[in-house]
Amino acid sequence: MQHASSPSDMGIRLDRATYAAGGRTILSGISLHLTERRIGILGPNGSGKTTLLRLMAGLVAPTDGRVTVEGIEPASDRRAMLGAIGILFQNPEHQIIFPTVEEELAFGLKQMGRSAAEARRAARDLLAAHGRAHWAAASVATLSQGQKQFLCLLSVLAMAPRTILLDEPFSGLDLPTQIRLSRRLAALPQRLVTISHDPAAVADHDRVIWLEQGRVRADGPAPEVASAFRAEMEHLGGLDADADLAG
Ligand SMILES: Nc1ncnc2c1ncn2[C@@H]1O[C@H](COP(=O)(O)OP(=O)(O)OP(=O)(O)O)[C@@H](O)[C@H]1O
Repeated sequence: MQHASSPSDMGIRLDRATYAAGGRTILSGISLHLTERRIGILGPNGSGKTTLLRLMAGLVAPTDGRVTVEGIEPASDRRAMLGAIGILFQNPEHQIIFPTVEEELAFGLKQMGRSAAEARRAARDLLAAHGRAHWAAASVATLSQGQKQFLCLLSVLAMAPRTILLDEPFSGLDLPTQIRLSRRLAALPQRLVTISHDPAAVADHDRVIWLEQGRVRADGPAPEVASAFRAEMEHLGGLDADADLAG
C-alpha cells in the first residue's frame, strides 16, 4: 500500500478545490491542509459541508483544483482509500446494504481482501468485543436508528481507516445514545473529521473550520471559531428570515 512520502503529503490536502454541479458552484477554491487529530467542520444548512466530505472521501472529484489524502487523489484510487478513509454517513439507511448485521460488517473486510470466512469471523469478534455478539444473525431491519448508527460505526472501525469522516453523527439519536457514541468516538486513536451545524459538537476539537456558502469563512482553534459561529447563528436566528433566501 502507498503511504505518505513527505510531510506535505500527510493528512488531507485541498488545493483551491472547487466543486460545481447542477449549474452552480457548491464549493469555491477551498485550500486546507488537515493534519490534526480532531477536526470540526461547522456550517449552516446548505453551506457545502457534506459536499466537502464527499470530496475528501473521493466519492466525487473536484471540478477544479486538487484533493489528496496521504498524497493520493481519493477519487482516482478508491481501493487505496479503504485503509485511509472511512465515512460515517448522516443517515445509516444510506450506508447499510446487507440484510444481516454480520453480512454488513463482513462486506468491507472482504473488499479489503479477506476471505469470506475470515471476514465473518472478524465481524463476529468485533461484535463480541463491543458486547453485541447476539447481533450477528439479526436482521438489520430490527435495529433502532441508534443501533443502526452504531452498526455503521462498527463497519467503519472494522476496516481500521486512518481517518474517519463523520457527517452529523448525532442527528436523530437520543441523548444517552449521543453520549455513548460521543464517548466511543473520543476514545478512537484515528483522525476524526466531524461535520456539524452544532458548535457544541466540535467545541473540544483541535481545529475548527467554518464553511459559509461554499467558502472557508474562519479556520482556527475551536474556542474562537465555534463561539464566533454560535454568535453569528444566534444573530441570524433573531432575524425573521434568512437574508440570502428570497421569499
Ligand atoms: N449534485 C448536486 N447538484 C446540485 N446541487 C447540489 C448537489 N449536491 C449538493 N448540492 C447543493 O449544494 C449545497 C450544499 O449542499 P451540502 O449537502 O454540501 O450542504 P450541507 O452544508 O451539508 O447542508 P446540510 O447541513 O443541510 O446537510 C446545497 O444547496 C445543495 O442543494
